[in-house]
Amino acid sequence: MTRSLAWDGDAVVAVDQCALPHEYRMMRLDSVDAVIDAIVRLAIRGAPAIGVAGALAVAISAARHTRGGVCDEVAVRADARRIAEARPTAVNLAWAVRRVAERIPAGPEAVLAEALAILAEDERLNRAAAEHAADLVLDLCGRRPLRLLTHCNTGRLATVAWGTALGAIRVLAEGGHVAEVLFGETRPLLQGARLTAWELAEAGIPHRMCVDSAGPTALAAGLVDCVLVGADRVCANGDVANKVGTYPLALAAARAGVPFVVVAPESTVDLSVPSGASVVIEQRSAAEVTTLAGAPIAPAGTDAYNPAFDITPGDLVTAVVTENGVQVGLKEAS
Ligand SMILES: CSC[C@@H](O)[C@@H](O)C(=O)COP(=O)(O)O
Repeated sequence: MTRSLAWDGDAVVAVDQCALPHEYRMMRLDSVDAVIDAIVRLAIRGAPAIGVAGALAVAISAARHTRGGVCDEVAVRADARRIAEARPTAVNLAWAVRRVAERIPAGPEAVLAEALAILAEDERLNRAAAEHAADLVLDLCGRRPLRLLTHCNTGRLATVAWGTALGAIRVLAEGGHVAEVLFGETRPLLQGARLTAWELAEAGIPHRMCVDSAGPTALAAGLVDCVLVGADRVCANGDVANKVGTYPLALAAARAGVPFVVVAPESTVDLSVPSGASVVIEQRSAAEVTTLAGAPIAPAGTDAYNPAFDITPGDLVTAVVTENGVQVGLKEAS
């Protein structure tokens, strides 16, 4: 399928997610600073996508800092640190940067080869996770057209291609098992309204949007058979960090007896973090909340609480599904 993120020889080429849904355009990012800026602005966003972009940015740095066959390792490691710190919550970014940084002593070609390996793996692993998740959903809910609820954007835009939770929805739709996908607009930056709506329309999957606070209401009203979401970090005890608004959906799903399934690659599972209490939650600017599409919606000077993510306790999660299948007892695996 169409790739949202690629390497063109000396630059990252990626869909500009800030421009959607009005314009589908590619960005060409040929410097470390340009990639960091794209990640911070959420022009590249979604845990797997920022991991791949971060790895390629280290490769750009290694190529730039090699003269006469000698790589300035100190300079590349300093760039790698800046890249890894661009966003704190999704472990995929730090994981991918660490993985390619291990190749720095072997030179820029080795760094690039590792980054390209991560790029190539992304579609395959997410597709495998999506297929396992689709099987699980059919086991839990029955082989019938299902009403699914998702949050944020976990599709091809958030990955290299295919997607995680939205990838599972694609698999289910291909099998004729989707009656409707309901999704929250995903305030403050509207990843649901701008990106998930665009992807579901592109894929021809029936969908309806709701305001974020209507998601729990839809669950209570019996309008949803299964919730499918992605993750930015899965902790050793099964707690899940994901886009803010995920936790209320999990609470409402538990109350309604609806399965709550998390789909993510293994690179999102961080067994070094015991529980959600230790996850750094990115706090973003008040302006994102006090404006809507750039227009002020609150009196000038209004301050805001704007966490980008929340923590869903593991006991509210029916299953975490990765490319290795349904994961249970994550803490035993450490
Ligand atoms: C496959 S994407 C999984 C998560 O990264 C996704 O659910 C999410 O929370 C993205 O947040 P974002 O702030 O848009 O990068």
